[in-house]
Amino acid sequence: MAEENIHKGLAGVVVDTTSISKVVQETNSLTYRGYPVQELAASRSFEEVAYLIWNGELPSEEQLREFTARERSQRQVDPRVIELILGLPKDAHPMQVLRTAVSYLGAADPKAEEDGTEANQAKAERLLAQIPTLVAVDHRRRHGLEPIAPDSELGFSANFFQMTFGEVPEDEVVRAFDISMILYAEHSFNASTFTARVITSTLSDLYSAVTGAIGALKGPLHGGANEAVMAMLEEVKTADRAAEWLDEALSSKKKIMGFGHRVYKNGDSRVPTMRAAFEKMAAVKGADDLLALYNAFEKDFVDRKGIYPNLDYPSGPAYHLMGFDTEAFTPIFVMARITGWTAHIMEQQASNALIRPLSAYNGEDQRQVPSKD
Ligand SMILES: CC(=O)SCCNC(=O)CCNC(=O)[C@H](O)C(C)(C)COP(=O)(O)OP(=O)(O)OC[C@H]1O[C@@H](n2cnc3c(N)ncnc32)[C@H](O)[C@@H]1OP(=O)(O)O
Ligand SMILES: O=C([O-])CC(=O)C(=O)O
Repeated sequence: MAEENIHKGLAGVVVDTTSISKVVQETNSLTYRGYPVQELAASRSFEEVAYLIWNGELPSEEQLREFTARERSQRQVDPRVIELILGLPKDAHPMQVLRTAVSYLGAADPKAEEDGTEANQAKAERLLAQIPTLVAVDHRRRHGLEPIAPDSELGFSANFFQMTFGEVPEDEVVRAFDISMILYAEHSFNASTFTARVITSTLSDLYSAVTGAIGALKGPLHGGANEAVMAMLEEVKTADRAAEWLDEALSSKKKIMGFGHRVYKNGDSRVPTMRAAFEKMAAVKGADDLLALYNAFEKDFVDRKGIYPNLDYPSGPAYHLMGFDTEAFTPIFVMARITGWTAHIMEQQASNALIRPLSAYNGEDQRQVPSKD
């Protein structure tokens, strides 16, 4: 096979159709089922957007009432999975904990192997309801605290704060978090979603596909970047050190976390909305220094390289100001992306073809196994 026919990293390759979301590089836009994501973030809740992603239409009032009632009633997790989390090494990364816990939920679900849209929709809704509980249990365990039971009186985002910190913060904080959930919910054939589709294409089950997707999201070139952004900003420390830090990082060919994207080359469609949410957090928390560092670092890097921030750049420091541990940022991403992943799993199942690309061999020519005597 000629070198020019090899698409390393599948860059530029269109592998299938999807009706879930559209990422348009040229116009720097993202739509979920046809609706611009920034319009959804401005006026809708994450629950409404989850419903839209799965069902193709926004819910009526009654559909939303039924949907949120189902979500609220399923937040409690099997006590055995809490035992499992409490027994894991204390320094296990929260993404490892979550990957293990979701895999366990699959092993414990007697209907794990049932497929078809109805069965998978029920599993997807349960994961949407239960993943926040798992993330909150792990947060509290790392802090030596007892789990807090979910509160069915609270919405998705407020309940997550309650289970994590034992209190619900100001409305602006809950709303900024909800907006981040909307922006993180879905993004076409990104690496973790594609992983889920590959696993589904072998006719494996939904839990296996989600477990694999969590593994793919964990890497710093994908979802793990929101954690890496915060670690980087903490290393740079102050706005006046940004230039010097970048000189050093770029001369040693470091990738700058939270910048660049495989599809968007002129900026990520979600960044203006998330940046506004981060600015709001900085105002609520009085974090002018972090905002100054954020702005100085971005300006300097964009001026030098013409590479723009992706969603992980504003979401990392926003989650930090909301009080979350850095290592919990990517599990929080999972809480949102479970909607997109499972929508893609169902779409793949409905029109399946085994995903199995070719490779060009560049190893030894065929040769004879030497005789032993
Ligand atoms: C939610 C998400 O998953 S968004 C992505 C989150 N990931 C990150 O923020 C990690 C940092 N970013 C990156 O590593 C990359 O931009 C990726 C992996 C996201 C996209 O990479 P690709 O589409 O493969 O772009 P590619 O690596 O070809 O980049 C083109 C050029 O820009 C450079 N570049 C791209 N991103 C960066 C970056 N963040 N820092 C420094 N240089 C960069 C590359 O080194 C390359 O330079 P070269 O042509 O001199 O070799
Ligand atoms: O689309 C991608 O490659 C990565 C991304 O931004 C996402 O998954 O949200």
